[in-house]
Amino acid sequence: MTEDYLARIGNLIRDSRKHRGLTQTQLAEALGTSQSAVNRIERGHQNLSLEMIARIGAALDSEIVALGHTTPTHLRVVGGSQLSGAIDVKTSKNAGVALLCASLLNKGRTTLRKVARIEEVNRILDVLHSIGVKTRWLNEENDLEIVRPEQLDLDALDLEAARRTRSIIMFLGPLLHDETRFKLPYAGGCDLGTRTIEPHMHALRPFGLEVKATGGFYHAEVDRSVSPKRPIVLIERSDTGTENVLLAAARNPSVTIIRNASPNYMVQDLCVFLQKLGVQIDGLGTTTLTVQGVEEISTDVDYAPSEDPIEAMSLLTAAIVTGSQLTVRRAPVEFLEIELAILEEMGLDYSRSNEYVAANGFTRLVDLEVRPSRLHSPIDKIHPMPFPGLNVDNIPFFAGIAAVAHGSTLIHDWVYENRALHLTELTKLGATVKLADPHRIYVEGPTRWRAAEVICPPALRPAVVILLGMMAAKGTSVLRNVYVIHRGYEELAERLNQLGAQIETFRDI
Ligand SMILES: CC(=O)N[C@H]1[C@@H](OP(=O)(O)OP(=O)(O)OC[C@H]2O[C@@H](n3ccc(=O)[nH]c3=O)[C@H](O)[C@@H]2O)O[C@H](CO)[C@@H](O)[C@@H]1O
Ligand SMILES: C=C(OP(=O)(O)O)C(=O)O
Repeated sequence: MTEDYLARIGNLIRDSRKHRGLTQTQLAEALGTSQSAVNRIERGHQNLSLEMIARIGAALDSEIVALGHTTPTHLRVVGGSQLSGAIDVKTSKNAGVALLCASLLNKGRTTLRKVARIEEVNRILDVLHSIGVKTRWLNEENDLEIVRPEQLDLDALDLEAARRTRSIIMFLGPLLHDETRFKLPYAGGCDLGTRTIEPHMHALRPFGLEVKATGGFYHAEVDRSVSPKRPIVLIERSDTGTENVLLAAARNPSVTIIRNASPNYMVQDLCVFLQKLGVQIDGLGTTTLTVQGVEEISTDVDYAPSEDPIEAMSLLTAAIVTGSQLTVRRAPVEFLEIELAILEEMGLDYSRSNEYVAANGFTRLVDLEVRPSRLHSPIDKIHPMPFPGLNVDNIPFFAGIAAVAHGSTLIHDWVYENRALHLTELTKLGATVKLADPHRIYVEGPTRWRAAEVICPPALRPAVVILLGMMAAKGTSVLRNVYVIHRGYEELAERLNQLGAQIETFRDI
């Protein structure tokens, strides 16, 4: 069994044991083994026989392992209790995947600290492995080492893994430096309606990249005699679009000016990382970036991406919908300012600590303490804008928050065609959510939450809001098929359980 499987099985065993209210010693007694053996098993440090897995399953009255790896995972949520204590925000999915793609630029050793160990990252790792990149988790802190070979084996690219993520599109920027012809499968990710990649194509054309999208693949051809002659203007302030141009500019020996660049958190992390690789970037955090690339990068680099503002918002929402007092530590405040200002206007009682700096030496963090509050709906509609506006990925959380606030809230997600639609699933838990059109919902609060069984919508944030609603609803709810949540959150159920939630992970036989 590979270490990865052992760690996953260990996690399942630990969750299941905790859910049964057993200590490691009690489980050890039931199995006729020692507490230290159980400890090793749970940490994934012990090889397991099938017989042992069956005995553990019997002792915990739980199906630990199902045959095949496609069996979906579900959550059983006993809701209605408050959370308490403090929780640290983990590093971001979106910087994590961008930095993994960026590691392709570097012929030296890339070490990334405390990478979010989430399915989205796993899929990019699957793709990197398939083309010959060596990656290794270094420790339990989730530090990750990446070393690419001189020549990538693009013919062996893991198509199935690539198709499951949006981030594969960010291979275009790095690959155009070394390859003249290659193909990538269409990008996946959350199903939020049509998600254009035209801004990427438009912005990469000046680097000599021509892409034809046919038959499920982007067929790329690179003319390396072509180099940007004038500033590149992004036709949309796209996050991954900006990242792709940065990845193309990083090894272009002339100066690239990017206008209408996204200054969002993942872009800032990528810029700081590229600077560590020797790429000069001016304008960090603004919409005009000036990049002086370096033709060959071969540096041993060590970088710690910053905390995830979207996870911070998810945790704040967990406290708000369950009426809890909770401290969310390590929240990247610059990327939550507007969210916090709106919550304050809605009546949220909270305080923030002094600012301190994240491990990337750049991002400003605070600890936020949220207290039970009587919320009312905001006067104006809630709508996203490119940073420094309210983050579009935080919009779904406002649906959960509006559901516990008194009054009617209009939420207008002009960005994504389907995301607002997914939020109507909250009605299954008793919320009043009316779809005005595919982009706008009215949420009427407060809600008398009720437990229900719901299948995860194919979109990460709406799925998490439904989970949070289940935590607020008295009784037992079931959330089915939660891969989409694992795409973006590491051990979310386990971490919420440490705060007092009761969430059990289970699988079909
Ligand atoms: C891996 C990753 O980093 N994913 C994030 C990234 O996706 P991604 O980079 O794919 O999303 P984009 O920033 O390109 O934009 C998202 C959508 O907004 C529209 N748009 C965007 C900017 C603009 O000025 N006008 C406009 O209409 C685009 O058409 C697109 O459909 O950014 C999104 C928007 O923050 C987030 O939801 C995703 O979590
Ligand atoms: C839309 C999202 O992600 P992705 O771009 O990976 O689909 C998200 O993080 O909510």
